[in-house]
Amino acid sequence: MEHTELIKPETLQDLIQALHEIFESDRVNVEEVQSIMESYESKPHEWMKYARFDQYRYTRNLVDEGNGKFNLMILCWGEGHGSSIHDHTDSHCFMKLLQGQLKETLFDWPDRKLQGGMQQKSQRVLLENQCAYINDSLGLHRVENVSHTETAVSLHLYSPPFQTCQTFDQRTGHRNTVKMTFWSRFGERTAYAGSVSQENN
Ligand SMILES: N[C@@H](CS(=O)O)C(=O)O
Ligand SMILES: [Fe+2]
Repeated sequence: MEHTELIKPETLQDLIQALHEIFESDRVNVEEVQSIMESYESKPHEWMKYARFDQYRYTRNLVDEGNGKFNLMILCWGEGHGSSIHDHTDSHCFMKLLQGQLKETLFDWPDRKLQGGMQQKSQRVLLENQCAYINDSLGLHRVENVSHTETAVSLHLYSPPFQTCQTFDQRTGHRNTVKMTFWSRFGERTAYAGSVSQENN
């Protein structure tokens, strides 16, 4: 397998450049992506322009479109903000903490026939600079900033990019397909796009 040299990216720009090189290849090496994302040491001044918060729910802020191979985005979580239980539409999902902490709860896929509640499988707290990985074969997750006093900021890479996902009701296992939107793109606030009632957060 072709292997890109693993050099610690000093800046967010270096990291983006390295990710472009890694994703030029048709096969994604999950460990390689995870370790290069983890080795970047978060420096707030480098990502500040993408970090836009909303009072009520977490925001998704597009940073880079990865030549069509991946979407890189910064998610901003206010105190107590969280996502619903959701899948990742058959994509790879990498999630690196840039600031604060996030709690990730994993779930199995609910059985469509059993119509029962969803039991949580495991839980962990992600700390600054750590990078987690999930895909649909590993299961579903919910992500929360449980802090009442600190915000959290995370860097997410999805490959291939996707625009919808499924959310799940923990009590019934029922699912909905929802559209995912960006609060900002490349540091500019996205134009108002109508209804926001369907989202994941
Ligand atoms: N996958 C979610 C964020 S998270 O809760 O992992 C999203 O892209 O909005
Ligand atoms: Fe997610």
